[in-house]
Amino acid sequence: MERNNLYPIFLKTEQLRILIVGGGFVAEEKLHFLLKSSPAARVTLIAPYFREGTLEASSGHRITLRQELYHCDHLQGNHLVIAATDDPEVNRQVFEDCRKRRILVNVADTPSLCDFYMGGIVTKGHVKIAISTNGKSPTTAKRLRQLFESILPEDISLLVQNLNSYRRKLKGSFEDKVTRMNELTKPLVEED
Ligand SMILES: C[C@@]1(CC(=O)O)C2=NC(=C\c3[nH]c(c(CCC(=O)O)c3CC(=O)O)Cc3[nH]c(c(CC(=O)O)c3CCC(=O)O)/C=C3\N/C(=C\2)[C@@H](CCC(=O)O)[C@]3(C)CC(=O)O)/[C@H]1CCC(=O)O
Ligand SMILES: NC(=O)c1ccc[n+]([C@@H]2O[C@H](COP(=O)([O-])OP(=O)(O)OC[C@H]3O[C@@H](n4cnc5c(N)ncnc54)[C@H](O)[C@@H]3O)[C@@H](O)[C@H]2O)c1
Repeated sequence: MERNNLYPIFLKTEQLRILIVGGGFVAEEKLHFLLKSSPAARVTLIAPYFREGTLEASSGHRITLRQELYHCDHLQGNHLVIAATDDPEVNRQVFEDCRKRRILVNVADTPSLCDFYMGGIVTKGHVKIAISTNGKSPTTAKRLRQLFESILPEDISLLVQNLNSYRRKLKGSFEDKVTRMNELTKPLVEED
């Protein structure tokens, strides 16, 4: 059976710069999910006009809106780029310009022009789960996100915080601490 070989990483979006090219429905949706997971993300949007919803979603966040047509100079200083215009030529140009500069690029909804995919994301305090279907079924990613949002208890983050405090109080060598932490948490995964 085929398997998903993508490697997920958790980006510190507040210390990176992300560019979204486009200001339509898809750009707004990508921005919405980005900010839902990472409210302090530093994002610039480039488009000749922006939707009312994009203006609202941007307020109170670290978002820069530039009312311009895309030019490769816009890539300067950005680490990640998402292209979401309705012009396939522009999207391909963004992809090629990023490739030349070794900037990671995602052309929304176009798996063949993506270095990375956006995932379904569940956040409960310190706990975050990212879901990918290998680009095969975004609808499944959405449904799994909704499922985990509903079944994971809100206080799952307390477990993380308590274990973090307990770990800091432990004395002994690194190995002793690892052994103690593993003993303590073993019942969480033991079947009865
Ligand atoms: C997870 C999520 C995150 C986000 O967007 O941030 C996300 N798509 C979401 C929703 C969604 N997008 C679309 C539908 C309608 C589905 C349909 O039509 O079948 C729905 C569902 C809905 O809206 O109900 C349209 C669509 N999307 C892609 C294609 C092309 C294709 O599938 O080939 C088409 C068809 C376009 C067309 O037909 O023209 C491709 C991609 N979408 C991805 C991510 C990447 C793969 C992730 C993975 O590995 O699973 C990937 C590869 C690239 C990328 O964009 O990063 C977000 C859910 C967020 C949430 O709810 O939590
Ligand atoms: N909306 C959806 O649900 C959906 C689903 C699947 C695929 N798509 C595809 O995704 C693409 C984008 O869809 P959308 O609904 O966001 O379109 P849209 O028309 O709402 O938005 C397109 C945006 O791209 C901007 N744009 C165009 N040329 C530009 C340039 N040179 N520089 C900067 N910005 C530029 C426009 O100003 C506009 O803000 C389309 O190709 C569409 O077919 C959309």
